[in-house]
Amino acid sequence: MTAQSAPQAPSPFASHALAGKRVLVTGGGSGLGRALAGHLVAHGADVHLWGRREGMLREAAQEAAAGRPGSVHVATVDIRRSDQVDEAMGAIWAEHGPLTSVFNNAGANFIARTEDLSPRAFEAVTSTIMDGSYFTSTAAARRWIADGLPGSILSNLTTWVWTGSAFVVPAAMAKAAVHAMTMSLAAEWARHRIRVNAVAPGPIPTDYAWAMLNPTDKSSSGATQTDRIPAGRTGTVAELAHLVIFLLSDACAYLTGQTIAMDGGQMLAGPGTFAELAKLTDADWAEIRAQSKAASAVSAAQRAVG
Ligand SMILES: CCC/C=C/C(=O)SCCNC(=O)CCNC(=O)[C@H](O)C(C)(C)COP(=O)([O-])OP(=O)([O-])OC[C@H]1O[C@@H](n2cnc3c(N)ncnc32)[C@H](O)[C@@H]1OP(=O)([O-])[O-]
Ligand SMILES: NC(=O)C1=CN([C@@H]2O[C@H](COP(=O)(O)OP(=O)(O)OC[C@H]3O[C@@H](n4cnc5c(N)ncnc54)[C@H](OP(=O)(O)O)[C@@H]3O)[C@@H](O)[C@H]2O)C=CC1
Repeated sequence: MTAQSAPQAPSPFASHALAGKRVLVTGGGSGLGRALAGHLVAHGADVHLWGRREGMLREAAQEAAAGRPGSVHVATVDIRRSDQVDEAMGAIWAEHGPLTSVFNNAGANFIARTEDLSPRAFEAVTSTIMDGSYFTSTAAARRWIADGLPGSILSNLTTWVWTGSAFVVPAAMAKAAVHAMTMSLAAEWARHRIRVNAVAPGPIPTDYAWAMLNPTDKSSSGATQTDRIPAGRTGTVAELAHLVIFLLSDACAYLTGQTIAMDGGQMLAGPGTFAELAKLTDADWAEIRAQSKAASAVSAAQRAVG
């Protein structure tokens, strides 16, 4: 397959699409969360970034707030700790006012044979993704419900919530749990005007994720390579940002409980489908047709009727 170059994707949204929104991005010091923060600010939002590395958070805030000084705030929070999450959420409410939106983006993952994982390794990944998303979502929602305010929760998942994935089993399990949380809370909290959705991007290369998921020449696999993606390329941060802006905006107040894949068709071309037959030649297809027609003919000759 020919690798396509990523298109420059100008924002289809007005620069005030998120005006008045106050968005928390967990895992905002690096990778997708960090890059996304700038797009949210450019569309009018104020942004709060959480993570465990203070230096990276400060750099990320400076970068994202370049166009609108004062629009990005940071706090060091380990989202696996419900006490830290609740305290930091309280500080946002007290010092800046209520959030309008939460983006559960922090993640933990590495490739490993499942039989080699220690209980602590399993817990390091699952507690970050599952417990962290739950603690953060509920800390915001309890305050929205008490204040009678609407809110929007969005989580950053993967297509493994539908397919599972070998060699990243704790992450696949925990992301599936957050997918279940998304559907469950959407139904429970719609009456409070709280929407709960998720995105499931295909690969968008970031430094740390690739260090964890494709650390050596031999670790290259379909999950991180472009050659199994029908679109012939990986996704871009701008494309993810546009989906996130739409879902966090007031454009779709009736949209809740959904996990939306954006993967260039990668999941649908997975091993469960015949997508890889795209490599066959005309001669290969002629041979296939001849073989299958011959088998049909044998079968037909054996029929007693019809
Ligand atoms: C298509 C792309 C989709 C993208 C998905 C993503 O999410 S990409 C997102 C990518 N971004 C991130 O992942 C960002 C956050 N990631 C992190 O902070 C770290 O990478 C972390 C996940 C290891 C957690 O760190 P921590 O400080 O909380 O924990 P710790 O260091 O104390 O280790 C705990 C246990 O894990 C064990 N263990 C560790 N590595 C391996 C290994 N390779 N093999 C086996 N085991 C390993 C370690 O030995 C220990 O067990 P032990 O020996 O005590 O029984
Ligand atoms: N890149 C990709 O192709 C895809 C990524 N995703 C998802 O996107 C999200 C971001 O991934 P990406 O940007 O690539 O990877 P990064 O490793 O750059 O981002 C993960 C972030 O999570 C933060 N984090 C981890 N543990 C905690 C914790 N306990 N408390 C607070 N913050 C924490 C990390 O910061 P710190 O270590 O400082 O705490 C880091 O900033 C993940 O959920 C990932 O699963 C989904 C599909 C594809």
